[in-house]
Amino acid sequence: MKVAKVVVDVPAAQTNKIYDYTIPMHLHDAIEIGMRVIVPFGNRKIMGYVLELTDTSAVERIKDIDSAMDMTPILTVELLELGKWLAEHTMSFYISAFQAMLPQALKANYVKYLHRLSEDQLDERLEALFAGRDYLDYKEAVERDVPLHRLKLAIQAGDVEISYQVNSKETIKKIAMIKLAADEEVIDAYLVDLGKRAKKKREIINYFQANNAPIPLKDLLNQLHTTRQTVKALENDGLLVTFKEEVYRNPYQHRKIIEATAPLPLRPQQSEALGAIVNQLHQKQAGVFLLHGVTGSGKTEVYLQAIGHALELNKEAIVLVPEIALTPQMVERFKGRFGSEVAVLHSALSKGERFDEWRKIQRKEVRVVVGARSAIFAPFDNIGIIIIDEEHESSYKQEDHPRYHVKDVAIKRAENHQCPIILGSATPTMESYARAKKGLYHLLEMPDRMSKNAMPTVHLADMREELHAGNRTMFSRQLQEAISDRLEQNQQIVLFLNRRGYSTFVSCRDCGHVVQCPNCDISLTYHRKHETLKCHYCNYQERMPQQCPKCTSDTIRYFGTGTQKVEEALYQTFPEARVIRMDVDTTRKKGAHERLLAQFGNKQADILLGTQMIAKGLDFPDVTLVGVLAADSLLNLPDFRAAEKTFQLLTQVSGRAGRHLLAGEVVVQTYTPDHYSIQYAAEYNYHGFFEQEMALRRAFQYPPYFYMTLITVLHPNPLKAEEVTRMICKLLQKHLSQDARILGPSPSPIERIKNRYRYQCIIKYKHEPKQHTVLTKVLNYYEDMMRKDDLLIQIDLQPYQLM
Ligand SMILES: Nc1ncnc2c1ncn2[C@@H]1O[C@H](COP(=O)(O)OP(=O)(O)OP(=O)(O)O)[C@@H](O)[C@H]1O
Ligand SMILES: [Zn+2]
Ligand SMILES: [Zn+2]
Repeated sequence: MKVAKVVVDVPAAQTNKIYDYTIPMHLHDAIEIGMRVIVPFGNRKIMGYVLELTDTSAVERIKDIDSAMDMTPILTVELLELGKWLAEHTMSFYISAFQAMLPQALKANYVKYLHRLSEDQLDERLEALFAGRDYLDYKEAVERDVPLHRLKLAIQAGDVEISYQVNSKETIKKIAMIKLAADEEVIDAYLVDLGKRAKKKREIINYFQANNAPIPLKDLLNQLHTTRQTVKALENDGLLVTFKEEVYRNPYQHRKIIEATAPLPLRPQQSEALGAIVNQLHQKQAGVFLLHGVTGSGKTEVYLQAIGHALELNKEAIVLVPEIALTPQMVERFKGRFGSEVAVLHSALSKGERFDEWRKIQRKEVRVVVGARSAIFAPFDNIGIIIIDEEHESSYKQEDHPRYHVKDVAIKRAENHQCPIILGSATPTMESYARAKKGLYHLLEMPDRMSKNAMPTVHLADMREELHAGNRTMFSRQLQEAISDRLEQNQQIVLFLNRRGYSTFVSCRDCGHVVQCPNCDISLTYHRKHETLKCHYCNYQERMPQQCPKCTSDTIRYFGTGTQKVEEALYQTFPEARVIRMDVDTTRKKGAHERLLAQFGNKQADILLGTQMIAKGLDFPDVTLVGVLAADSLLNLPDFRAAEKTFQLLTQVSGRAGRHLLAGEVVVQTYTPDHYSIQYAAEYNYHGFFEQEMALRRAFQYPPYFYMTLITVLHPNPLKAEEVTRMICKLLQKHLSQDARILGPSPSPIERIKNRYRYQCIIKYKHEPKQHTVLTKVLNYYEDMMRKDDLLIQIDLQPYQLM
């Protein structure tokens, strides 16, 4: 007996196990580990992944595999193991982990249909519906008003059954090709027969006589200015034949030709860094490098040359870049160096394009992949190096099932392949830098910029003073002057506004004071309904003050403006300026992001105004001014990482100015210019910031000193959500160690999403080996309620978004 161990496509707690299926004789040779198969499950047929093959099974009534969906495995043995580890590590379902590792196009698509089993006369209306067919799409039946009671009777009588068919969404793009189908003699005879008529036919045949190779049909029609009909006639006469050939969609084909680049002679700081990495590469050992290099210090060149060495050793490379930094500029740098060895995985590609890029990796046609988070699962089997650029970016954490951090997966894969990882950043996370200082990572420092220009000067514009001086606009006088100046000199400006819309805190316009939680060192969240301020970590609350508790001014209120408002204000203040606005609204369409950037790059605009999406990776020579409109909106997010995120962002946006010949300048508008994150960012003092932030993390027991787990409970009824959360807190209190701190229940900062109320509980701990088991028990306890009562419990073992 041949048995396959299969994980089935039903993401639920009770089906999160490995099922046995027998492999029927005719599939013995067809089924391999890592393939997708179709298996019977209950009364349906569903997709599953084959994890293992064995000869025995302990299961009594074992069913047969229905069919294979793949010809070759789509997951390697390493990736299957990784998927299992990922599911366990993040407390997700096996199936979700496997799905996360594959392109969307490989997800199964289920079609429900009616299957006629009997030849006997059916009910009249059913007979009309089937209209002589044996299978009927269920959707069609519903659209055509199938009489449900009669259908039910037919099913009970065994005349009809409901079935499911599994389709794969993958679409391989094929184009029509055409080639000669006859030999020379036949052709010559044909030409004689044609005589002087049919000039076009003759031309086509002459073409093939001169170039005896298949050509895309479309190209032939274009080149010879002929029609499909003429070609068809030749086909009918047996001279030509068309066939389909598989092609890759090439998302980059319309772009200008990418110039090939050669490795640059390195500066000393670069060769030192590269030397250490290459050394490790040759030793074939896993190991993490933290490359801390200021913006514009030449990190990318180090990556490129490290990859070059890996390729020389005949190995493969994975480069991860945050989604928003994966600009055409960035892609060109890799394609310029490694040409067709590069595949790009990016969510802005269409499903089909992504699938094609993935297939190039799977078929070993490329050895370098550049991509966003999920590219870490690239199906390579001989990885030589993994690079995570901008390692501090929070988009490396997946916020959905499975809630993994790409760094953990990268480290796991590096162990599997015994290869080095480079984490690169101008502003490494506290976690990474602390590990590097402890010697767990190798620290590589690149403190100098490539260009002769020093880092741009940062001016802090104190918005409280602006108000006192009677300036009620969004732009400080300093920023206004700087903008006018650049407009006059025909230089470019980048204006940055933090994420649109959502703001939760209240602040005093007069003195900049923001009300903080006395226990948690985070800003309190405003709750309109009860006019209160709450801490969503520990549930501390107080009344919304009428006056500023610090200076008694009554200008204490909500914070926040949108990009659209700023755009309007810009046109009023600088009517001559040409502005490009980049935010979620203007970049919704495919390719819009890129188009807007290209317009700005071609100097079709003076000002680029946008949200975080413009903070990364941009490199425009004429940008000499960067303005940060409201540094405070990030600083006061209800998140213990708010200061770190502010520091990172200010450093990144400042890095956008003066990267080339022209010197740069930065204006940061803020109500709290004395805040340490803003002060240190203005001085480009990473180490100073690190020390102070670490001291606070230690004092308030946050990562990296403590671990954190976030449990979010969602339910349509807020009382129910709160009650379940309270119960969970109690259970945790009881079963975790004395040292674990359980915070909550408290309402989440975003109190309601899609009509479900959200409550949360936070666990802070140092060492809690039982946590996984306890949390699994909690989930099991609520399993029934989750299935039947619309309850959702989300567990994030390493939360990055505490919203
Ligand atoms: N060895 C070198 N010699 C000459 N120019 C170099 C060298 N290394 C890098 N450069 C150039 O310096 C500029 C900045 O380098 P790069 O973009 O690699 O820096 P980075 O640290 O990745 O920057 P950021 O973090 O801001 O994206 C680029 O234009 C790059 O081509
Ligand atoms: Zn005040
Ligand atoms: Zn608190």
